[in-house]
Amino acid sequence: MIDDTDPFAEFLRPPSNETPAERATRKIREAEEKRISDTIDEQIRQERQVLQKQRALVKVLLLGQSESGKSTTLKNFRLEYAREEWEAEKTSWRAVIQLNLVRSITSILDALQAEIEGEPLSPSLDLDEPDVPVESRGSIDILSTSNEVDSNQFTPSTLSPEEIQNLQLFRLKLAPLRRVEMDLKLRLGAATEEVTNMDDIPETQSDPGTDIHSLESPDSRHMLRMRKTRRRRIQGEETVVRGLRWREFLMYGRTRNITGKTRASFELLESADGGASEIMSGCKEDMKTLWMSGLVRGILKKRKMEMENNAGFFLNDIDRIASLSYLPSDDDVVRSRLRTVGVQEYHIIVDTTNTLNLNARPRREWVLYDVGGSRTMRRAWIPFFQDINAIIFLAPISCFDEVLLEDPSVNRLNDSVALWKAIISSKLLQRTTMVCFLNKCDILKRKLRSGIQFRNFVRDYGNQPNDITPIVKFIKDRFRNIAMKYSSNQQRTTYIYTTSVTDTKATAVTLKSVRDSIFRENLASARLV
Ligand SMILES: Nc1nc2c(ncn2[C@@H]2O[C@H](COP(=O)(O)OP(=O)(O)OP(=O)(O)O)[C@@H](O)[C@H]2O)c(=O)[nH]1
Ligand SMILES: [Mg+2]
Repeated sequence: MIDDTDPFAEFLRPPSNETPAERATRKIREAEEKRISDTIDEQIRQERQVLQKQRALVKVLLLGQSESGKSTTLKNFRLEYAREEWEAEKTSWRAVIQLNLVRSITSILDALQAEIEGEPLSPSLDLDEPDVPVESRGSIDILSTSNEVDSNQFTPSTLSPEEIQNLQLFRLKLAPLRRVEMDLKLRLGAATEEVTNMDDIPETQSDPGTDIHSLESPDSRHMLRMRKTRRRRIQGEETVVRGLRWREFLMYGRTRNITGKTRASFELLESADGGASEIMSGCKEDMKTLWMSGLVRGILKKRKMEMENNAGFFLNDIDRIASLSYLPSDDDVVRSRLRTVGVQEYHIIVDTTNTLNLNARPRREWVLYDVGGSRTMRRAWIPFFQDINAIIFLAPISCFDEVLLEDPSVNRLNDSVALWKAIISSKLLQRTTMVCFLNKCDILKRKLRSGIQFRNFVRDYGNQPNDITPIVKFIKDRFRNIAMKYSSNQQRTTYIYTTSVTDTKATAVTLKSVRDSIFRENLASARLV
């Protein structure tokens, strides 16, 4: 029906002398036009829905140097908010935990061999160490980066022939674990190898390190794309295969549904692990004897190998982990170590019922991005800066006496401070909610208790007491001052927490507070409150 009052009606009116054939053609044309118009309407509706959904998504990026605890924080989120998926994947972590344990054993065996052969000790960074020549002690206060030390400290072996024989016996009895280590590494792929300075040689002089600003200019972004393409061409296949292997491995747990302690489950596990469990079970008593040996402990102490502070420490759980029927607990999975390669994306539904004074949308979808933290991997962070709602930055504050694996000339605490400064002052992130976890407080406590002097590594600390409270306050003030000084958006709130993210109970409380802060800020910026 054409409306005569409509000024456009005249144009739409069919000609008065329209033949039946013309009428039929017109009807077909009009039907086609309507179909196209409806399709466009539907597309617009769908795009609007996607946009609305994206707006409803809360995107959180986990950042920090390698081994800072990003993946461990992510595990805490999943444990709390994605329980079903967590349970389905739990068994698949068995091989990772077995590998963590076996690597601790083989690194002890390597230390024993080094001791027998009188190899040099690892370089010390302690300014009070009598065996570090004064002229080689670099400045390692919290805002400088140089900390070169002399590594040529030879230590002639003082072991008796009988002690050497005992140590050799350990090496012989535990030799089969070398094969287990190799097999598990092959099965799990690249993530099982820590990055060293050999893997992390900059491709050009403009390697980013902590200099995130240099990556934000259009020129360097272009360079970055070129370099990425070139690298993909060289390494592409290998990287994809390595990535897939770990994912497939996780899928194994899901698809076969190995959750119960049934005989069938164990048979499946055994056939899947290529005999690793059997060999480990056969070596169980010798592993325990090695770890309990006073002679071995003495050598580890002399060589400054604090096994308890290492990633993936399971030496106190040999009985459980080296048994044929071993199934990982929540705690084991959280404490296990597997380096993140590339970027991993996880979706969780965060329940905010009763947490905020809101009636609408009690459950929101969060996307968490977990990235690799070693130096060359930091390039992959930048594309995520554009539309991220919050960053959780992990700074392991126990690392004041350690150097980066990928660059031994850089103190780890200095690296974290420099990274925090770069992130805080990034123009792309001025509207992003910043959360900082000063992490690994439990290890910091242990180190201070063992007598390690904070002031010997962080000169600015002066003569204040070597106690956890003033040291944490000192570091917290540094991070807070940087946030205040380098945020060009003075409205932005920065949340700083002290954490030990392997403590899942305490972390659950922290995550609730983080959730509320991010949620509230996100709503405020979307003008919903
Ligand atoms: N004792 C203790 N260990 C921690 C803490 N946080 C993390 N870890 C351990 O440190 C190791 C490294 O943690 P990850 O979460 O894998 O580190 P990451 O930042 O993801 O490292 P990349 O993936 O290499 O970037 C793991 O074995 C964790 O269990 C902590 O607060 N206390
Ligand atoms: Mg990780």
